[in-house]
Amino acid sequence: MTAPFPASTVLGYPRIGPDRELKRALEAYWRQDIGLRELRATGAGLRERTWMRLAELGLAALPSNTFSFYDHVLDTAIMVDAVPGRHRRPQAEDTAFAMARGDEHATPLRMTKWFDTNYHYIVPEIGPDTVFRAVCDKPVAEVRQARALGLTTRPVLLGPVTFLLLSQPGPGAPAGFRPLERLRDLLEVYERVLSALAAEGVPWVQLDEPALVADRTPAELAATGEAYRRLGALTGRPALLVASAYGELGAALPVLAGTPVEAIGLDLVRGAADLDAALRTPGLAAKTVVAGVVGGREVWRTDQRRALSTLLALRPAAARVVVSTSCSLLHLPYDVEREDGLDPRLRARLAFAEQKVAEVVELAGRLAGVPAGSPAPDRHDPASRQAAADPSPVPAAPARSPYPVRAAAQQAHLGLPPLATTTIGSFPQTGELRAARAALAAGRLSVEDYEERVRREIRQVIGLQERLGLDVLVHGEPERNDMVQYFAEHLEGFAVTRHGWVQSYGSRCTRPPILHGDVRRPEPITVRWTRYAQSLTTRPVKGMLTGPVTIAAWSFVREDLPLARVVAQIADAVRQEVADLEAAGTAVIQVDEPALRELMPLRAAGQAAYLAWAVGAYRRATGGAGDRTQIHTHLCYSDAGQILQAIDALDADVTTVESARSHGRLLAEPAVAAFARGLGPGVYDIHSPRVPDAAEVAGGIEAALRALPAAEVWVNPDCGLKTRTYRQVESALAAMVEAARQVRAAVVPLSRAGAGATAAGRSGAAARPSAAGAGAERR
Ligand SMILES: CN1c2c(nc(N)[nH]c2=O)NC[C@@H]1CNc1ccc(C(=O)N[C@@H](CCC(=O)N[C@@H](CCC(=O)N[C@@H](CCC(=O)O)C(=O)O)C(=O)O)C(=O)O)cc1
Ligand SMILES: N[C@@H](CCS)C(=O)O
Ligand SMILES: [Zn+2]
Repeated sequence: MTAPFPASTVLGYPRIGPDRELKRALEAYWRQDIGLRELRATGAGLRERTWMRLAELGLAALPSNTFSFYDHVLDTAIMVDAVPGRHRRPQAEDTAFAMARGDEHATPLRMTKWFDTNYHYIVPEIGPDTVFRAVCDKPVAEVRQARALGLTTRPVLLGPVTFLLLSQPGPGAPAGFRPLERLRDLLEVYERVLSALAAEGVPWVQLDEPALVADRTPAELAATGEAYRRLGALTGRPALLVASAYGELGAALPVLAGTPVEAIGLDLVRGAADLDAALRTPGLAAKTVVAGVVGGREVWRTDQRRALSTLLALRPAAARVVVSTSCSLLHLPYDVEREDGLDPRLRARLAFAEQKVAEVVELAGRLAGVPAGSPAPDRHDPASRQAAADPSPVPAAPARSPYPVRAAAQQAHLGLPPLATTTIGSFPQTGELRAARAALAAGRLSVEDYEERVRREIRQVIGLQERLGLDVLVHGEPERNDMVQYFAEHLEGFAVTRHGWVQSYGSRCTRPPILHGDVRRPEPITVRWTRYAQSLTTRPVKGMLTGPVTIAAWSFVREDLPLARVVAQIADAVRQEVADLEAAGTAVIQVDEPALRELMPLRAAGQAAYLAWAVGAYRRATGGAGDRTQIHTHLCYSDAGQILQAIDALDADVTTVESARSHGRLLAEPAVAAFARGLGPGVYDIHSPRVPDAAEVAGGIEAALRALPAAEVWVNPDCGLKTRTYRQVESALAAMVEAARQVRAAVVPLSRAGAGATAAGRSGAAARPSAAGAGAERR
C-alpha cells in the first residue's frame, strides 16, 4: 500500500550554501587547493544542514538528490551514463566538471538557460547509439546519508521526458534525429533507478517534468503518457510524484492523470489556470495533488488567504491535497532575516527560501484545520505577470534613420576594418578588485582610494587592448559587482541584498536586486568611467549598459504593475544614460539584452505580445541615439537563432551573440543570411577555462564568413571576460586578434568588392602583427 504523501513539502532547495560554501569549495578544488575528499565533505555538510533545517521548520516531506556539485541535468546525464567518451574520468565529480567546463583534453558541453530563469543547465548529448546504463550512486547515497540522520527523504529525479527534450542530438546523429526517440531505452534505466530506490526503502520519488509546461506536440504528449504508464506498471516501485514547474501543464494534465502515477505537482502561481483544468480532470480524483501555491521563485510573501482558497477549491478534485511550492526554491536566496540593511517595511513583505518553507508549513496547518466538505471560499485569480494588456502602451520612440544610412554614417565616423575585433565588456574581476569593493563596503577603504583603484584597472585594461590590437575597446567594467546589481544600486526603485545569493550556473552566483518601486535615474551612472577610459586612447571605447529587459529579468520584480510597464520605466532610465554617454562623445554604445529570450513566455500564445513590448522597450532605451552613434547589443546562452527576427527588430547596429559552444547552430539558421546588420557570433567560449588557439578561432570566423558578408562580421568572444583570469584572457584575445588578422588577409580582399562599408583609415593599425605575449602577465 502506498504511504500517504505527507501534508507539506517543497520541490527543491538552494544548494550553493547560505554563505556560498559550495562555490568556495568548488573553486578551491578546481585550483587544486583542496582535494576531492574535502569537496565531498562540503557537499555532505550542506545536504545535512538543509535537511535538518527543513525538518526543524516543520516541513513534513523532505526532498533529496536536489543537491548538485554543478547542475542537476548534468547529474541526470551521469545517472543514465550518457557521458561522451572525451569526458570520462575516474571520479564522477571530475566527469561532471569535464562535461560542464571542459579542460585541456576536451571541449565542454553546451550550456543554456533553464526555462525562463537565470539558472543555466548543461545540455546532454544523446545520439541513436548512446548506450544508457543506470548509475544510481548519487540518489542512493543521498537517501542513505539522510537515513543515517534519522530522516526519510523523497529523491528528486529529472523526469525522462524532460531530460530528453532538453538534450541535443550528439555529434554524428543523422539529420532529423530527436533525442526523444530514445525514450523507450531510457525508461529501462529509470526502471532500474526506481527499483534501486525501492530497495533502499524509499516510499516516494519525485520526477520533475517542467518541459510539459511548454507547448508539446501530440506525439510528445503521447510519449509522456506511455512513459508514465510504463513506469507506473513497474512492480515493487516507490510511489511517484510527477511535478511540473514554471507554468501550467494544460494538455499534459489529463495525460498524466490517465497514468498510474500516484501524485501530480502543479504550479498554481504561474500556472494558475491548472486549477480549473484540475477541476475538469476526473482522473485526479484518485490521486494526490501537490499544490504549488507558494511561489518558489518570487520573493514576495504569500497571500495566505488566496493560497488557502486555492487549496480548498482544489480539494474536491483530488484524493489528497499537499501544500508545496510552485517550483524548486533553487531560484531564491536562503534567508531574508539576515538582510538587516533592508528597509524593515520592505523586508516585512519579503520571503526567501526559509520563509517560503515556513509559509508552506503554515498553510498545511490551516488546510488541515478546515474540515473536509467545507464550502470553498471565493476564488482570487492571480493576475498574469506578463499581463499582455498593458493599460498604457509604450509611446513610440522617434525612429533613427534606416540601418544602411546609419551604417554609412558610422563607418565614416569610426573607420573600422572589416572583421572588426571587440570584446563584450567585462575584463577579469580579480580577487583584488572584489576585495577592494568589499573593503569599501566595510568602510576600510575610502571612496577616493577605491575609485583610484578602478581607474588603475581601466588604465591597464585599455593598455592591454591597445597592445593586443583590438579595434573597439571597452573600459572593462571594473567598477561593477554585477551587470544588473550595479545599475540597481544606482537607480531609485530597487533594493539590493547583502547575502541574497542565487546560483546562476556551477559556482557562479548573483544577488538579484528587488525592484519594489517606480524606477528613476537620479544621475548619470556610467558616463565618468567611459569618459575616463576614452581619455586614455584614440581608439573608440564602447559605453556599456545593461538593457531594460535584462535588468528586470535578473531582478525580483514588483507584481502590482504589468511587467511591460516596469520594463518601460527602466528603459527610460537607460535612455537617459544613452543620451548622456552620447553627449560625452561616446561613439559606440552597447546595450546588453542577454535575457531577451529568457523572459519569453514558454507557450507560443504569449510570445508575440511579449516580443512586441520587449523590443519596444529596447527601442525606447536606444532609439534616441543619433545616426552616427553605433548601438551594439549582446545576447548570450539564449538560442539567439530562434528569435533572430526580434533581434533584428531591436534595430541595433551590431549584435554579438553566443555561438561558440553551440557548434555553429546559430550560423546554420536560415534567418542569419537575411540578417543585414553587424553580427558577432562569439568565436570562443568564455565560460570554459580552455584557451583557444588562433587556428581554432580562425575556423569560427571562416564559419561566420560562409553565412555572412565580411563587412557585417564582427570578431569577439561569446560573452564578457569577468569570470576568466588575465592569463587566459591575454592568450585568448591574442589568438582572436591574430585569427582576425589572418582571415582578413586571406579572405577579405576577395570579398571587398561587394563589401560596401569597409575600412580605410584604420585597417593598417588593426592589421599590425598582434602583440601575442605582449603585456607581461599581471596576476
Ligand atoms: C552574464 N551572466 C549574468 C547573469 N546574471 C547576472 N545577474 N549577471 C551576469 O553577469 N546571467 C547570465 C550570465 C551568466 N551568469 C553569471 C552569473 C554570475 C557571474 C559571476 O561572476 N558572479 C560572481 C559574483 C559577482 C558579484 O556579485 N561580485 C561582487 C561580490 C564578490 C564577492 O564574492 N565578494 C566577497 C568578498 C571579496 C573578497 O574579499 O575577496 C564576498 O562577498 O565574500 C563584487 O564583485 O563586488 C561570482 O563569483 O559568482 C557570472 C556569470
Ligand atoms: N557586458 C557584459 C555582458 C555579459 S552578458 C559583460 O561583458 O560581462
Ligand atoms: Zn553575455
